[in-house]
Amino acid sequence: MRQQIAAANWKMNLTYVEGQQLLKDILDENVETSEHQVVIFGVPFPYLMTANEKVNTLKNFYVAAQNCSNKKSGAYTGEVSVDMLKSLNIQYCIIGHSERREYFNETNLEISEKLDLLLGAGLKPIFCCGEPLSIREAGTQNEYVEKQLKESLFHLSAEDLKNVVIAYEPIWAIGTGKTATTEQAQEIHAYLRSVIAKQYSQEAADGISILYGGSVKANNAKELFSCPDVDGGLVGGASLVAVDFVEIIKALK
Ligand SMILES: O=C[C@H](O)COP(=O)(O)O
Repeated sequence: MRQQIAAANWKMNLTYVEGQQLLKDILDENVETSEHQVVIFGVPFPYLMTANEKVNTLKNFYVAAQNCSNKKSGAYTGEVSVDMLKSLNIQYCIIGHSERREYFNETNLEISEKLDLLLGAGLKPIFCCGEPLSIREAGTQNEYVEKQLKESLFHLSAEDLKNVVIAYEPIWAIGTGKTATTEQAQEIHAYLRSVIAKQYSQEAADGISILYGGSVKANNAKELFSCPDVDGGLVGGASLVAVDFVEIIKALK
């Protein structure tokens, strides 16, 4: 079975003390994970090291950065490089989140550069894609996300692709309380998998984890994750509440 993943994205929330407390509250629950289940905490840069110290002794628990630079190193004030993340022993990094695409004008090309740097350094990218409401209303969401995949992902070798996690996040469902229906989620996840099968192979498509993101909550996670092509979630708001995120972890297949 491919990996089933509950990934928290704290975004720009919580002070250091609050973040520590949240992590402690979640870890204190001692949630059991099976071999194919993974839990990831996407925390702000300043919290990476201590969060990693807390989880790196636990089986199947990891920490992710929420972004990285598309430059290797140098005079890029305020940026954080992949090598810096690697030096902290961080294993995952979220890239191409719609908030970064929208507010920081990240392009598919820049995202592909980040992808290459991450994979080159042995980190696993959580690659986000997803359409805005206007595209969903026009019914062209499949073509829209396929283009995002083509322009950022499809230069990778099949071997490198094995280390990528995809997160499909319809922008209209992020932070809005409006979740894609299970039918909508399953349909587009299956489509993404078919596009990967066509570009690579059925084996590659069957092996890649595709997470759903967009108002995943404790009360809808089980239903969403039960879709055959939904391999867990990338969770924003509900990952900031310990009891809710614990329920979401328990909802993994
Ligand atoms: O990265 C997480 C997504 O943007 C979803 O956020 P949300 O669960 O608050 O809708």
